[in-house]
Amino acid sequence: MENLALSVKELNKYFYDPQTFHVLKDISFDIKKGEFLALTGKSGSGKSTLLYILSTMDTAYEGSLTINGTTLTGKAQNELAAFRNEHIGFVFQFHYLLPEFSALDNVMLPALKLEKKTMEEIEEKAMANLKLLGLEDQALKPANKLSGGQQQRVAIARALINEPTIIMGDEPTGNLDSKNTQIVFDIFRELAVERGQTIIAVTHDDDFAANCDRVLELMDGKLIHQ
Ligand SMILES: Nc1ncnc2c1ncn2[C@@H]1O[C@H](COP(=O)(O)OP(=O)(O)OP(=O)(O)O)[C@@H](O)[C@H]1O
Repeated sequence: MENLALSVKELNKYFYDPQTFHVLKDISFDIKKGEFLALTGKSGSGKSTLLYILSTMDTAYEGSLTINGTTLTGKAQNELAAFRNEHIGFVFQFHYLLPEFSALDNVMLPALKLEKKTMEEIEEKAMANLKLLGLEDQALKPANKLSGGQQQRVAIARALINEPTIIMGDEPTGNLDSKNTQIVFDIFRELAVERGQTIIAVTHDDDFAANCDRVLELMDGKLIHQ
């Protein structure tokens, strides 16, 4: 149990509009700490729906979700929000950076919200993250003046600012070319291997998935391969 990052047991989810639709069916799996995992499956198989539940944002499901030994099923929204801030970093296909703000400000923002460190500490950590992602010379540029690949790396630096134990990505390389995809993949690999961070990435990219530690594949809402 000690080394489990995430555990899902008998997860079922239904959508009720326009009619009842059993979208996730009896899904159970464990993810070890430091594992780099791909979540794959055809369009409509339920990947984003599952990731949304794993991220604790969607609480309308049956079954149980445990992250880092804390059972999250049934917890109140404010408790879940606090848990997310502390434990989970998110990287999306479209990075939702604040376009007029500098790369540095964008990276600092989630830590400022957490109010756990001083401004100086946060800035230092944000700069260290930008450096890790090869962006130290871009720190003061507004986000909308960076290339797509640079923006995605800023989004990763931001996702890491509160030192999450789990990083969840919904097609984190979905709008990147192969060179930037490789860069992002290598960063995730390094985070998993060197920092023991757990990575769960929804991907349509077969090469990306093939190089992960493990692939979870969904088909019509069922886990067919793990
Ligand atoms: N709010 C909703 N209400 C009803 N049905 C929904 C809702 N959200 C998603 N669905 C349906 O649930 C199924 C799974 O959707 P989901 O977005 O999880 O698929 P996905 O595997 O992430 O697909 P893609 O690869 O295209 O992003 C789809 O058939 C979708 O139409």
